[in-house]
Amino acid sequence: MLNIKNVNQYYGGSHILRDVSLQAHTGKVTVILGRNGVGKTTLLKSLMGLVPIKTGSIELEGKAIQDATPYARARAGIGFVPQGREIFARLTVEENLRMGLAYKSGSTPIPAELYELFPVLKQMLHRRGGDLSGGQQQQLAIARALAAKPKLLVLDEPTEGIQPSIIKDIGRVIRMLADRGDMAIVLVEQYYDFARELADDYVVMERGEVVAQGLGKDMEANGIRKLVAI
Ligand SMILES: Nc1ncnc2c1ncn2[C@@H]1O[C@H](COP(=O)(O)OP(=O)(O)OP(=O)(O)O)[C@@H](O)[C@H]1O
Repeated sequence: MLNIKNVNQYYGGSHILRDVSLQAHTGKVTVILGRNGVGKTTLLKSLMGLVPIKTGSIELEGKAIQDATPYARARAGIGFVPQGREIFARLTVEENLRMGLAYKSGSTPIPAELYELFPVLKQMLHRRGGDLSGGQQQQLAIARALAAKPKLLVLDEPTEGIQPSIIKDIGRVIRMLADRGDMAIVLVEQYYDFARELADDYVVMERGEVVAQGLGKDMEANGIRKLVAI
């Protein structure tokens, strides 16, 4: 579904991503693990077209998208939940959700399903995004990314700074979305137990390179916890 091949990326003279290759499949959660600063966020930004790559290719359903604008990638079916959530603090919950539909026609309704996934958003529809708790903002960021019904959902550390009960809710939603079978999920995560629980496939990065990958069920046996322990 998603095929990233030999991607190299630089910030100025610093070589940040080194020949990174990975795949993600519909109906599966692919977890990308790694310590701080190994290039996980840069990889996601490269996938979204927010930073340019120097060499390599990114294919979505067999189509090369590495030269497309972020806008075109969203249209092609990628939903992005950025690190730090990036909620519009002065807009209401409803307006934030509408931003997820910005490239569709003005009359496209917000899918009712989002309120089933995250009931708290329905209660808070007219509150400003900035007034929500961190966990609620994270749920809003995920719902915003889902509003346009993506084929690939990309999440950058959704558990960062979130209380355990909401982490559980978010984990349940991610599992359910993958199991539905119409979406691939790429999850960047530093919280090993959460990653292990959700991973169908895993990829470990170190210093801009992929150093290990395999099936989620083998993570423990393959000693991945040690590789990513902070
Ligand atoms: N805009 C930038 N300009 C220059 N260097 C950058 C920039 N953004 C990130 N870097 C550097 O690139 C490297 C990879 O950063 P990146 O944020 O992708 O790592 P990460 O694995 O996502 O870490 P974290 O978990 O802390 O977000 C780091 O050494 C970082 O300092």
